[in-house]
Formats: sequence, C-alpha cells, structure tokens
Amino acid sequence: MESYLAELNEAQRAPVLQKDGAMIVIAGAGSGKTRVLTYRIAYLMSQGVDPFNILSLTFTNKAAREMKNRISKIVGSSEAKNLWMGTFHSIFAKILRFEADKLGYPSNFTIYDTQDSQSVIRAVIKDMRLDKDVYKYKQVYNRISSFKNSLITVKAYFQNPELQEADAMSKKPRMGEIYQAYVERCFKAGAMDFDDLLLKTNELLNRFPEVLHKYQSRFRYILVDEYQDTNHSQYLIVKALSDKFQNICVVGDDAQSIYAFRGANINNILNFQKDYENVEMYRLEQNYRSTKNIVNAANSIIDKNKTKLEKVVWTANDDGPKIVVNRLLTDGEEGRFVASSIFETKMQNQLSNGDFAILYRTNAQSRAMEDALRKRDIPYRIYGGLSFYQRKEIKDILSYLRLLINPKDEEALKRIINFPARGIGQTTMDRLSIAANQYGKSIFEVIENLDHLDLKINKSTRNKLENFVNMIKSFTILSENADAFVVADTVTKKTGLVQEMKKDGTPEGVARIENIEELLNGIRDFVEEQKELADSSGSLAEFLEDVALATDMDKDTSDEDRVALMTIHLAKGLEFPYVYIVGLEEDLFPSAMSMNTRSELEEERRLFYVALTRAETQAYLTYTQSRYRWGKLVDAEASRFIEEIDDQFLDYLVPQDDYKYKPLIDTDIFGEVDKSKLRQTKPKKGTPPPAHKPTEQQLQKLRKLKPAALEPAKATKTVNLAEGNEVEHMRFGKGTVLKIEGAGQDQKAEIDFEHGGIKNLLLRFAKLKVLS
Ligand SMILES: Nc1ncnc2c1ncn2[C@@H]1O[C@H](COP(=O)(O)OP(=O)(O)OP(=O)(O)O)[C@@H](O)[C@H]1O
Ligand SMILES: [Mg+2]
Repeated sequence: MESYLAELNEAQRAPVLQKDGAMIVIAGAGSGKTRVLTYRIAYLMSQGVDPFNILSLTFTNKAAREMKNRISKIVGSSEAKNLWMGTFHSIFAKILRFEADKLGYPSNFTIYDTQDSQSVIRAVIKDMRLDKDVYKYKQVYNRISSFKNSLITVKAYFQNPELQEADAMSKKPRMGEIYQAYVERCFKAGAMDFDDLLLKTNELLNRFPEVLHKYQSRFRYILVDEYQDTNHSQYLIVKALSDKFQNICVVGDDAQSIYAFRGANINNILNFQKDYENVEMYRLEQNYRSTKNIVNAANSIIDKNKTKLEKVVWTANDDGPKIVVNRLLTDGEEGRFVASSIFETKMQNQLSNGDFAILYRTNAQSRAMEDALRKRDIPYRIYGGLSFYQRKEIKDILSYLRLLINPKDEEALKRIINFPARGIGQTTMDRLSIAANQYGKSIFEVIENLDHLDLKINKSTRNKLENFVNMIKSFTILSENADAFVVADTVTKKTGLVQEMKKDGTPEGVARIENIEELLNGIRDFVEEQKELADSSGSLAEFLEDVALATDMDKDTSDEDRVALMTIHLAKGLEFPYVYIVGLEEDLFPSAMSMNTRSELEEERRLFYVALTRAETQAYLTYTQSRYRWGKLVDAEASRFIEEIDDQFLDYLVPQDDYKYKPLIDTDIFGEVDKSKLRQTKPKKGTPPPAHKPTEQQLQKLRKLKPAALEPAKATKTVNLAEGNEVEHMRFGKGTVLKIEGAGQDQKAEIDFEHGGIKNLLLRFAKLKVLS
C-alpha cells in the first residue's frame, strides 16, 4: 500500500481507491471529506492519470491552492500545478476566454463585480424612468441573478407567463424589460457578470456539441467539494461534463447546506443516485476535528431539523472543555469579553492569533469586535465585507487597467473618464451615451469616431476626449509587451491619480496612497509568482482575472498572524482551535427574515451547525441583552439555538435568566473601567436594574476560566495607593497614579500609563504592582 494511504481510515480509503465510476460521499462536518478528495486526486495521479485530465471544484481558490500543495507533497512532484482546480467561476472563466468568440464575446471580456452590475441596473432603471423606490436596484439585481442561476434567459422569461405574473404581482411589471436592457448593456460592454460565467458555460456546452465533447474528453475525472451548495446552473455543468466518462466524485453534507437563499439546491445531493449509473455511496462517521463536547453538542442541534439524512458522527478525541456561554449587556461588552478571552487564552496556552476565529451572522457585527480587538492590540483580519479591491481608490486604478484591456468596458470608462478631473462633464457623457445606444456601439468607440458623428460637443471638449482615448491606447500598446506591474505603475504615474490624492493631505488621503502602494506591491508579487509558471507571463489580463474571481477568502494577501473575523457563510470548510460565535440572539441568529417557514429556520439551524463545527478545541457562544439594530437600541433575547443544545455540553458564565445579574458591567476581567459603558447602563423600562458588580460566584467562574491571569489580582486588594504613586500593570506597563476616587470595593484610580495612556481602573480587580 502506498504509505500516504495509511493517513486515512478504512472508510475514507474506500472512495479514494475506487478509481472509476460515480460516487458520493455524504458525511458530517470534520469527517475528512475534503481530505478524501485531496487524497483521491493524489491516488489518481499515482495511477498514471494525467493531472490535465482531472477537474476539481472547490468553494474557494485558496482551498484549491492548499489542496494542490498537499497533493504535491503526497505524490512528491510539481505535476500538481497542472491540475484543473478552483472555484466554478474561476475554472469556467478560463474556458470561456478560450471559447468567447463562439458566443460573440471578446476573449478579453471584463468580469463585472456585484458593484458594477448593480451600477448598470441603476442606470437602466433611471433611463427607463422607473420609480427607484419600487424598483430597488439591489432587489432587481438579486432577481436577475436568480433567473440566471436557474438558466432563465431573457427569452425564456418572456415565454413564461408565471414569472411575469409574479413580477407584476410584486408591482414590478417591467422586470423583464430591465433584465433585457441589462443583458444588452453588459454584452455591448464586452462584460460578463458572475452569474454569466455559469450561464454562458451552460450555453456553450449546450449549443456547441464539439465544445462539449472537447471538455468531456479533457475532464476524465471530476471531483466536487461542498456539493450540497451547488446551484442549478453549476449542477448542469457538472452533469454535462461528466456525462461521457461518469468518473465523478462528489462530497458533501446535507446538514451544511447554507446557500439556499442564493439558489443552492439540496436536492442535487439527494438526487445524485438517480443522475448516474451504479452510484457508490460512501459514508464517513469519525470526526477528527473537534472534541467530544463539540461534536455531541453539534449533533444535538442538527437533530432538531426534520429534513435531513440520518448520519452518525462520533469522535475519538478528548471530551475537551465545555462550550462557554456568556450573556453580555451590549455588543461593546460582548466585544470586550471576546477580546479579553482571546488575549487570556493566547497567553495561557502560548497560541498564535491565527488559532482564533470570531464568527457572526451579519457583517455589521464586526465593528464592535474590531473596536475591542484594536483596544487590546490584537491583530485581526476581516474576511468579506467591502474587499480591498472594492475600495474607491483601488477600483479607480483597476478601472484604468480594465479599460486598457477592454475599451468597451463601460463601467470602467464612466468611473475614470473624468477622474482626475479633465473637464469632461455629465452633459457630454449623456450625449455620448445616447449616441452609443443609438449606434449600438460602446462609448469608447463613439469617442474614437467623433469626427464622423454629428454630436453637439464643442471643439475644446472634443480635444479632451481625444487626449483621453489616446492616453488609454498608449497604455494598451504598453501592455502588449510589458508585465502587469510595469503597466500598473505607469498608469498610476501618468494619470496623475496619486498627485491628486497627495493634494488631499488628510489622514484618509494618506491611507488611500498607502492602499495604492499595497496594490502595486500585490501586482509585483503576482507577476513574480506567475513568471515561475510555464504557461503564464504575469500579464495584466491575468492579474485582472485573478482579482475579479478572488473569493472573499482569497483576498488574504499577507501572512501576518491574525485573528480571523468572518460571517459563518464564509467559514464553511475551515477549522480553528478556538471559535467565538457572537450575537446568538433571536431575530439576529436565527435571523428575523428567516423565521417565516420551517425550511428557512432549518437553514439557519444548519448555519449554526456549520459555525459550531468549525471549532477544534473550544467554542464560545455569546449574546447580549440589548443591541443597536437599525439605529435603535432594542431588547435582545437569547437565541433558541443555545437552548437547543443539551445542557451537559454547556458552561454558563452567567446564571440563566437571572436578570438581576449584570455580567461584567463596569470592568472587564482586567479591571478596566469603560466610562462609555457606565453611561449606557441606565435601567431600561421593564428590565429590572442590573446589579453593578459581578457576584463572587461569577468571579469564581471567571477565575476558573482564566486562572493564570486573574490570580495576581489578589495582590492589589491589600495595596494602598495614593496619588503620585508609580505603578506597573501587566498590560499597560508603568504608570503614574493621577487620582483616586471612591472607597472600599468601589475604589478606582485614574492612572497615566506608558502604553495605553490614561486609564480608569477598579482597584479591586486591577493587577497593579506599586513601584514607589
Ligand atoms: N484519517 C485522518 N487522520 C487524521 N486526521 C484526519 C483524518 N481525516 C481527517 N483528518 C483531519 O480532520 C480535519 C477535518 O477534515 P476535513 O476538513 O477533510 O473534513 P470535512 O469533512 O471536509 O469537514 P467540513 O464538513 O467541515 O468541510 C482536518 O484537519 C483533517 O486533516
Ligand atoms: Mg470540507
């Protein structure tokens, strides 16, 4: 037996060793599904399968890269580079570029991101003079996206009375026209949106049998991770490509299906056996990731779902600590608890920041966590949200780069034709836009042909437009021979973008310039990496594709050691020793918008299952008693998901439903007083006033949780401080006592520290050493 096969258990080995045929691995979280895929690919290669013939589809490109690295270690060769591995979007964008002409697209088509697509839709709604409060552009975008993912083309839409009726019922009878105009504009701009990458691939494979045949023959072996979250469009692509050889291996977990709201269809997993002949079904039951407490708690949750495949998940790992549950007063408090706990756990166990993850239901929750981490000087990284590439200054530069590759790219052109200002105003743009629509050309082409067109644009403006076009063309020529870095560097210098920002001089302006530097550094790294590969030159087009298709996980550019913050949706497939799931409150998680039907609620529960099963060693669940939502402070209530976990796996830091207790209200576990918090603690109507100090019992719980750090606190209880004393604090270093206030248990000191400035500390807790 090849030695690496010993790194699998028997159940895992079976699907790895079955070389041919259709197979499905259904198994719970952490049972080694992704490992099976990885080892299966290595095994296929060791059996002489050419990596060019293996297609593997993953949830992120980062996951694909990690799998490739692992495979080249196992099979000990660099051949793994030649595997076709990545997300659906990135793999099929590559194929579409080869075949673009068949669909009438240029091979250098632009990939519109969500921002671009929504901006086109906004323009369409405006041009059609529709009420933007009825036709909300984000809603329209989602609707169009769902059409595309169900393969409903514009033509199919107009042939489907039911769909039209549904839109008419929701007061949007002109949805079809918007859809049509949107599709036409994208086509004219030589642009595909994210959903097009799948829709057009389907079109390509359906309309051109020779193309289908080519790729069917190429991809002799197909593997799909996270199969439970494929949508209809993805499903059809996989089905078409695997039809010839039927060597297909999909792995998934129905209990982790969390993208139904985006069209993922759990039936893809349930129907797999009907789709192929002689399907082998494999099950894995042993979890290698998490402690018994975590595995059993997760099982007890998913048990509450009615729609599910029955599965067994067990682990031989230790019991591990119980799952900690804590109730806090506000999100600020919650942030401080999490940050303190990370700080403590890290110190006690000599861990790195990367061992910790904070997971939340909505992106908006990250702010409170960030504030608290920053105060503690804990480095963190946020995944998702507004990505680096979507920041204004970055998008401006990228727009120049996109335009020089594809001059038809209208979203790019509109962004930068007058940035930096060159005296090309809105009226001119409107005229150009109308002409472009009239002639069925792009704005760029209209400008190129101004001399032959009868447009009301004066001489001086014509000159400006001509200069702009010439500048872009000179960049295009440069890009034909230079690598991406040289082009980007030239563009930033020649366009005067940086000079424009330097004029600004504010801290934000400086940050923007730094971001541009970071972009250029990133491009330089990209070029260097690509040049090592045989089939890549590090061209600008390659870089832009990389950027356009980076998933939220992929934007992780630096290797610095940081705590990871992300939504649960993004955390799928990942694992961390310590996981904090925050905001476990009714209406937030489960989300208020997902409580209308059982199936929505069950999807929320699966989401919670995904969150909890990311943890290897310990999980923390937190919720608050009140939270700002839509600008109002509302009462919050613990999530039903906490109650659903069997009590034996939980360790409550606060007594349940004991509203007299106000957890850690005026100090965090370091004894630091947060003044802003004190102002917020006025008792609300209907809620009994919270007690101001943690009880001895609660403190004992805390001590149990963080024994090492809290012990020294004892010393300070007997210390008598006076104004002017020099003291030392574990975290803030040396300091001078400025003021002492209060007496006894409530005595506080205002201290000016070397690190951290002036702090108010509750002496009962503060770990201070008196120096003089
Ligand atoms: N046979 C094994 N021996 C040792 N460790 C294993 C074994 N199988 C899996 N693991 C480890 O267990 C962890 C979970 O494996 P993996 O990520 O493949 O599970 P998964 O089923 O894909 O999980 P998820 O459902 O969350 O995607 C990984 O750290 C993996 O390396
Ligand atoms: Mg996995």
